[in-house]
Amino acid sequence: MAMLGNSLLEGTVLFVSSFLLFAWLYFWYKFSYWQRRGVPHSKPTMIFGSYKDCVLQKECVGQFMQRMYNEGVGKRFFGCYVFTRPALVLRDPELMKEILVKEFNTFFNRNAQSNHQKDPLSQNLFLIKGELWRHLRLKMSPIFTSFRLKQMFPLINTCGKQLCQYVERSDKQIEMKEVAGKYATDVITTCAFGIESNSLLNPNAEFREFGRKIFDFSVYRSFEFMSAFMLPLVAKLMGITFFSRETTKFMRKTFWETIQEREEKKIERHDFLELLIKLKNGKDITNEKSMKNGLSTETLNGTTDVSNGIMKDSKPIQLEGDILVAQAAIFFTAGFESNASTTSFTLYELAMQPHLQTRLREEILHTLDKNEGQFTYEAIRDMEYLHMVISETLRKFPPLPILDRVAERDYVIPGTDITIEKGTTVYVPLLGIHMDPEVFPDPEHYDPERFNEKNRKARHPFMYLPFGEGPKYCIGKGFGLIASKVAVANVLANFIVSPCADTPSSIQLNPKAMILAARGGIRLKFTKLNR
Ligand code: HEM
Repeated sequence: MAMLGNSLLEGTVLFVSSFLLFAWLYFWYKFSYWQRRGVPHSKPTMIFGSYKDCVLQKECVGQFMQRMYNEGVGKRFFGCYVFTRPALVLRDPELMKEILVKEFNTFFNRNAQSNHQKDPLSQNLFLIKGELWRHLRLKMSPIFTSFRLKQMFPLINTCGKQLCQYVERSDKQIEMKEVAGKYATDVITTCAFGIESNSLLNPNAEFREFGRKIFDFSVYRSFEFMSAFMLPLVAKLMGITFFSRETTKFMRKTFWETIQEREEKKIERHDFLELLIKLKNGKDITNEKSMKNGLSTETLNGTTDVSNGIMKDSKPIQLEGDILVAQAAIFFTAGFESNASTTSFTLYELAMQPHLQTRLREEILHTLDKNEGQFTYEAIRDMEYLHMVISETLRKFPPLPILDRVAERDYVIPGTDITIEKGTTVYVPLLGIHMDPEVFPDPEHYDPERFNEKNRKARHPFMYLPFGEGPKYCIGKGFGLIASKVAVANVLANFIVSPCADTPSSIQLNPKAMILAARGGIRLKFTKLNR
């Protein structure tokens, strides 16, 4: 009996130690990937690699990449591990240009991918890959020209005015992210779905509820987003969805009912939906008048060229069914959270530095005086200081704080003999670059002067990329800029914004949020301006 016990014990000890040895060897091999290739890298911890603080939700994905960027100081690129998965973080702007623009045919896709069987609305421009992306991007680009934005401007400005009415009616101390979220929801639903969601007027507005659900950063939802962006295989195996069944049902119903009503009543409205209807009916919107004004939307650094040869060999596709709804859904998703984040962070920073607010208000009121008391598309677009302010917000708080691209084939980094292997993810750590004191001295300090012409020209354009770069850059850039500017201009033309007792003295980022968000929200005080 004693002998049997001893051999069982010995067997167990042998099994456990072999398992531990095997596990150790496995991790040792996996975590020596960058070392074997002579790439400077972050020292990994067991199991988690470089990713532990992000998994434990001590930092958000943007801060994780910022940490990697900072660790790699002085290097052109830096290796890290997302669990055992090796990834490369870029630091050199010329290499970013190479990968995002010149080598686009090698770095063609993002990590996150659509899963159309489980999540039909994931067949959208952000998530689809390869040829389908090419076709869709070409089809969708005309929707976002400056001509179209100008046509949509009255719809956006109406929401700006409703935002002021909302502030006036409320108790003067407002949770700004929530209110900016309502404004952004109204702007995007009126333009993308062609309906007035009335989030500002109705506390139970359905679209606002669905928006909250998509970006509800509970521990689990945060895990889903992190997996989609950092661990695509895990996301695929777990069947993670961006849009729940309930959201999909709601979006489909809203979209098709609105289209039916429009077609039956022959309603014409200058919005994204009208263009989606034209695409559905097989019309070529690239030949319309707007296209004579150029394909590209406004750019901050003038480096984006959407007419790049990559777009030219696209074959025609029929836009129908869920593919159409999916595009409206991504406009909604990508549009409202980024806009709410930009608007609320801007008003926060202006409340904390009243002299900046005064300067911006002078420009806004002067513009209104010149335009008979009304904002126009051109008036908003041409306000120089407003543009500098929003640009500075997007530096300090880029809503999407990382860009990612996956190598579709082996690629040798120019000037080295190091190969980025097929399937490796390459990250551009926007938050890290934007907060680099070598590029933006005293980076925590909010200073719109960083974006005056002289300072802007003195920087490498790839050291500021809030909208991404290359053929996959943000298609809604012009729209996003105008929507945030309209909100800020309307609010400052009517109110003085200041901190209240609950306003944080500095912003702490929410570690669970994929789109940058303040932990605990942003409460601000609004006082009616006497003019
Ligand atoms: C302040 C506002 C916004 C910011 C900062 C922002 C930022 C970004 C960034 C960083 C990307 C990734 C680009 C890349 O990988 O190179 C992106 C992609 C995208 N954005 Fe935006 N965005 C904003 C507003 C909008 C709006 C209003 C819409 C739609 C109405 C939109 C739709 C999209 C889409 C569809 C993509 C994927 C494009 C593609 O892969 O072809 N975004 N955005």
